[in-house]
Amino acid sequence: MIGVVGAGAFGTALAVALARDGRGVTLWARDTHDLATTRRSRHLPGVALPDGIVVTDDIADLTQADAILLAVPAQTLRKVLTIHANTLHDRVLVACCKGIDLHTLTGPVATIRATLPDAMPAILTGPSFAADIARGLPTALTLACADDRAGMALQQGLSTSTLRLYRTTDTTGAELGGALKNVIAIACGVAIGAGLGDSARAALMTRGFAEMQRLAQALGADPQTLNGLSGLGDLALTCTSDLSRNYRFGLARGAGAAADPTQTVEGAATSRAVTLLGADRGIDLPICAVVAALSEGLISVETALQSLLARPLKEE
Ligand SMILES: NC(=O)C1=CN([C@@H]2O[C@H](COP(=O)(O)OP(=O)(O)OC[C@H]3O[C@@H](n4cnc5c(N)ncnc54)[C@H](O)[C@@H]3O)[C@@H](O)[C@H]2O)C=CC1
Ligand SMILES: O=C(CO)COP(=O)(O)O
Repeated sequence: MIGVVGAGAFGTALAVALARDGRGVTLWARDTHDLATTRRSRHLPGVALPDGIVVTDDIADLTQADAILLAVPAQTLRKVLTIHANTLHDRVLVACCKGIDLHTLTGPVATIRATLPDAMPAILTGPSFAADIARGLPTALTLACADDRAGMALQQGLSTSTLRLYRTTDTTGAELGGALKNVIAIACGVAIGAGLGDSARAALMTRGFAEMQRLAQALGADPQTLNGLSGLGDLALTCTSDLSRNYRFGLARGAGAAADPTQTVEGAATSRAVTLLGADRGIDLPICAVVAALSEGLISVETALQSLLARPLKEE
């Protein structure tokens, strides 16, 4: 049985995909509302939960799980691990979140390692919208686990006919790719929302990718990982699709409109975390810094755009 912690858009979509493929899934939510009775999630309109999913609000029901997917926002992961340490402390835990903890400046795998040292941590990341996964559309993801044997077992256990998992042992690269692309997607949304056009977006994606590579290498990632699904792949998806909440957040800000406060927008807090990480290591991350200042309300959209456009001329 596979356990899923968090019945938001992504946790529910993964549960649906796995159950459709015949896996037994127990989906834990801190409050199941009417999910258990209606078998419909407000996050995934038009999708019914397959019979193979058991919905519970008792996390002890995950005690027998072969692996537990953690599909909560990155800024709440540490709290969830701490509160439910009794159930989660010695389990195979697959982080499904994309962000850097603003207080510890660690990614999801490092957060699991620091909080529950007896657990086997892994991360599932890459270009994949919950809505696509839940509809059974083809998706390719990165599964990163430092222990290659455990990674192989997870790759087998979590792949389905529509969910294709590629394996790596580079957890640092995988978690940074997923976290950083959200920041660049906000910047791209701002540019498009402000009417700067597709050429400006392509420039931001390219220069943003260079920032992703710089920080990831400084933190010990394999550059090849960033060239794969969890870096370049997810950057391409998130910076160009209206389905992305990070991109839509930027679009709204760029157009001078209010962003939807009910949405999970990981790139906002993560932009601040990576700017701190970069400053600590003397790494130049100008796009991340502008997104951080904008997210914190320290600068206006006009100032943000000027900062992005007024970079000194230098070698590529
Ligand atoms: N939605 C998507 O298309 C994708 C999302 N992700 C990642 O998945 C993670 C979760 O995102 P979504 O599911 O989309 O967000 P969401 O906002 O739809 O759901 C988040 C869920 O976490 C739960 N939660 C929050 N704090 C909690 C706590 N302290 N204890 C227990 N549960 C808590 C909420 O009740 C909610 O059910 C994010 O890091 C996101 O980047 C990754 C790939 C695709
Ligand atoms: O990570 C995602 C797609 O890979 C989802 O992006 P958003 O969180 O911006 O919606």
